[in-house]
Amino acid sequence: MNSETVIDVERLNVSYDDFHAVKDLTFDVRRGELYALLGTNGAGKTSTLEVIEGHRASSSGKVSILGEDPRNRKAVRPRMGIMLQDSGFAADLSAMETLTLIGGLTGREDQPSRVLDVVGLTAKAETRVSALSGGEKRRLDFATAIYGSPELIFLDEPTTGLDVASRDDLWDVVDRLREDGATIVLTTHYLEEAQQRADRIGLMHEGTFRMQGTVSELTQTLPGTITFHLAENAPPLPLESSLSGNGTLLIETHGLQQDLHTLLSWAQETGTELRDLDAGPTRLDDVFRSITRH
Ligand SMILES: Nc1ncnc2c1ncn2[C@@H]1O[C@H](COP(=O)(O)OP(=O)(O)OP(=O)(O)O)[C@@H](O)[C@H]1O
Repeated sequence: MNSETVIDVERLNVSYDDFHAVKDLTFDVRRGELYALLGTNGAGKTSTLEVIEGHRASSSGKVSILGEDPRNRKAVRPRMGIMLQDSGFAADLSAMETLTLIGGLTGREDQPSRVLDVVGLTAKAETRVSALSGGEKRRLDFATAIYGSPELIFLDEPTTGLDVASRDDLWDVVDRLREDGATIVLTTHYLEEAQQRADRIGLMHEGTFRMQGTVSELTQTLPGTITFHLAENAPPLPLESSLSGNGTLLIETHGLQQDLHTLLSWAQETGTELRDLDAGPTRLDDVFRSITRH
């Protein structure tokens, strides 16, 4: 991966009157990567993004985007696309008119009809925004962000309100933009999307990063699990386990493959049945839950 820094945030603070929403946040996003800014409700993700996108002044700290101050809109705006949670389009403009208007404001060259086609809204080109479904409005939001294929794209909860097929379509478009070198900053509460796609993740809680790194760096902080049931007369297990109230045996492990191998070999040799056997690596959901417990 090209390690050129596209977003550089150093000791960013955002306060609302005496409420300190973002506290000394430091991170960078490199060219071509998909960086997921995740966190609990009220963690400060939107406040952080608003500063990076140039919509809000920070209380203190240094932020640079594409080598510029984010408030230098003339320099930065043509190079980035933003999909907000709610763009607030004019209700009586059609999808085509909306995209033509907003696309024109980006200063990037593109064909509105091409972009409507990419997001699957060609059949709705003449439909007024007020008559679009929730999912169709999301796709129009997405269309405004990718208009002119900008080098940096912010996707704020992009798949909220989209059905499974529409989500897949959106990610296919994002994948193609990434193949062409685009850098993506994503916020989402669908953790499996971040787990599948993010190169790196910043996990926020109460204004600070609780963890930062690749998916595997984050998930390695917690053990994987093996669960099963045993008959009462089963021989002693070869591994340390704990017993839950409903009789499920749980093995927590940082060496999932090795321990699973040990357990299956033992079951084979002793003729023991491991009923309801389930094994899985740590998921991002588990890491997410763990940060709220500290
Ligand atoms: N304009 C504002 N005035 C006062 N407090 C605000 C303002 N905007 C945000 N906050 C507070 O700052 C904190 C961070 O809010 P922010 O919207 O950045 O969080 P978030 O991580 O995006 O949350 P969510 O996942 O719920 O959208 C919250 O406690 C919120 O109530």
